[in-house]
Amino acid sequence: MAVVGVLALQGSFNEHIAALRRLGMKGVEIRKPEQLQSISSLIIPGGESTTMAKLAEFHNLFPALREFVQMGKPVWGTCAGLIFLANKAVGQKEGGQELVGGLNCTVHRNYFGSQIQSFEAELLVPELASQEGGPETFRGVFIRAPAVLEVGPEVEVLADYPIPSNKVLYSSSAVEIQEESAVPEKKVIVAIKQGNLLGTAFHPELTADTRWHSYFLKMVRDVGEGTSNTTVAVSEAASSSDRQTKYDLPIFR
Ligand SMILES: NC(=O)CC[C@H](N)C(=O)O
Repeated sequence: MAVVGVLALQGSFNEHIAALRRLGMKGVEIRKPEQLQSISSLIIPGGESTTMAKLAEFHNLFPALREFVQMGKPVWGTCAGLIFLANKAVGQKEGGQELVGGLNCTVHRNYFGSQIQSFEAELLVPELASQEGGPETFRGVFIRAPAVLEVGPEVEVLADYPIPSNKVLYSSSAVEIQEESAVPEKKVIVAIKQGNLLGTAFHPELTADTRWHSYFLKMVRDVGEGTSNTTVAVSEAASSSDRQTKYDLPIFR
């Protein structure tokens, strides 16, 4: 059975493994560089990117992660994982943090503010819905979330989020954003794809909707390496039946 690696240093790796299980796929916890050799795709979960980067550095994972990305293997970063995959991050803690890079974009690490400014929102996801079926919207769970400020021409924008002009985003740390938030209905990018790389600023593993996971599994199948097509096909069948039976609770505002 094909397996998907999930970086398991910190953060919501268990939730990703559970989401993969709902699709009939096995997620394996990755903590050491040599373990990357036995997998053909990787999810980098959300959590706290500075802490995760320190742990990755301690385990000497950065060179192996960069090689993994450069080899064209599918990698999906959610939230802190998106920050890991960005070529550039702003709003970092003093001294910055090491990044894996690969996604030609700039992310703001805490674009939406602090932990208490976490929120949920229905996002328009036309590309996801056209590939995976289901509703045109996806419930985005944003936990002290980053956002993508700029993308290169090769980056496909899969979802953005309109920021109402009256919404005060947050305090001190990001002066450039406060200036921009004066513009009515500014949109910020919250999901992107660039070749083998996928990045979401929110947490799909915390919802019952498995479409982002099955979208990623299709990317894995398209690359083909070490992945059995049959396994993924079976998983897709599992995912559509799942979709009919599992519902998220309504969004609390
Ligand atoms: N939920 C998350 O992964 C939050 C990421 C957080 N903003 C960071 O800097 O790591």
